[in-house]
Amino acid sequence: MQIVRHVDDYHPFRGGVVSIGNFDGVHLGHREMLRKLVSLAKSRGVKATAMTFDPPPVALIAPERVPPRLSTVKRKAELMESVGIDCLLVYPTSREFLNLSAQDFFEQIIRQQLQAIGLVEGPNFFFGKGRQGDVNLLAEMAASQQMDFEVVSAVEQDGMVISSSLIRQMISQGRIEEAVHWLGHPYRLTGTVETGASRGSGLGFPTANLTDIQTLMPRAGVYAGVTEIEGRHYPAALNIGANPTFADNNFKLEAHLIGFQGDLYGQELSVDLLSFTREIQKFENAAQLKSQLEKDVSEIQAIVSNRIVQ
Ligand SMILES: Cc1cc2nc3c(=O)[nH]c(=O)nc-3n(C[C@H](O)[C@H](O)[C@H](O)COP(=O)(O)O)c2cc1C
Ligand SMILES: Nc1ncnc2c1ncn2[C@@H]1O[C@H](COP(=O)(O)OP(=O)(O)O)[C@@H](O)[C@H]1O
Repeated sequence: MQIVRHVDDYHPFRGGVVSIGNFDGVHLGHREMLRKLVSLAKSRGVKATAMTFDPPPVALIAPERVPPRLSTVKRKAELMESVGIDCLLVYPTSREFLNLSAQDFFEQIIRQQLQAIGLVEGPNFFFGKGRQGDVNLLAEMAASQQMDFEVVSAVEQDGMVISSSLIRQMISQGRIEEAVHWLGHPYRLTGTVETGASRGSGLGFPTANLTDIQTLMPRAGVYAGVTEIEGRHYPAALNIGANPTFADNNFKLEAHLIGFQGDLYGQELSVDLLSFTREIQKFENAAQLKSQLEKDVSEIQAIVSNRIVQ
């Protein structure tokens, strides 16, 4: 799998099959479409490309409406690689690009730049200025060039169409188990470990504080998660939000890694969220918080080991 950020570097993948979209979260619906793309590529003996945009078009059209992302480009690429995609083309969005008519988008981008021989899209794919082109128009354009074209029907779960925006809502509300069910994989948060107030070790529960997280944060609460360090998995007891017991109102993500010992300062760390376990509370004193943390840790350990057994 290769991440390509400039069309000039795309030539090894030209003449392949392509699917275009934001693919935020690479959820079960996206993955179904990408699997179809991979099987079309295999049957034609060509490469499979997922084309996405950075920044997302909405960032230029209506910046106030840009939702926080579910996935970084790196995470998208990892998830796409697992279904067999060869190239993630991250197209640099510009005003000029967004002003292309549907006809020019097809001619200039799909035919000339990508030289695609086949396309796979979902039913609500739109292209060209003002979303003027839809899958019916694309089907006609593709047929006129003898290109393969498949529209994959929207994937449903629990009677609803799986969508990135619904998954964002679930995460914002702390409904992590539902989000994980819809994503088809854990919800991952990645950041850099920074120095905190140095209270954690004193309590007997050191916590790695993550800064510079680029994706959507869930609502405040205590969560169960899991993290991987040098090939070993550790259950993670997470506090996402403030520390009211210490009158510290900063919203932050802290992870106590159960069974880990070592220095993580300055390192990049990812945590996979599994479930919400309780609300953050203001305790009378540090001793009461500490006894609650002991309960949290055994509960979270059990949640994580159940997941691993499944
Ligand atoms: C699993 C877990 C649950 C926590 N729950 C609470 C809580 O309910 N109330 C609270 O004030 N702090 C809570 N904390 C946060 C601690 O106050 C915090 O980890 C401690 O102050 C250390 O902060 P530091 O990393 O900045 O040194 C929790 C921390 C963890 C790891
Ligand atoms: N099991 C562990 N879980 C999380 N961090 C740990 C653990 N063991 C050691 N550490 C280290 O301890 C640091 C957290 O200690 P803590 O006293 O909470 O300080 P800080 O306030 O700087 O976060 C982490 O950033 C990490 O480098």
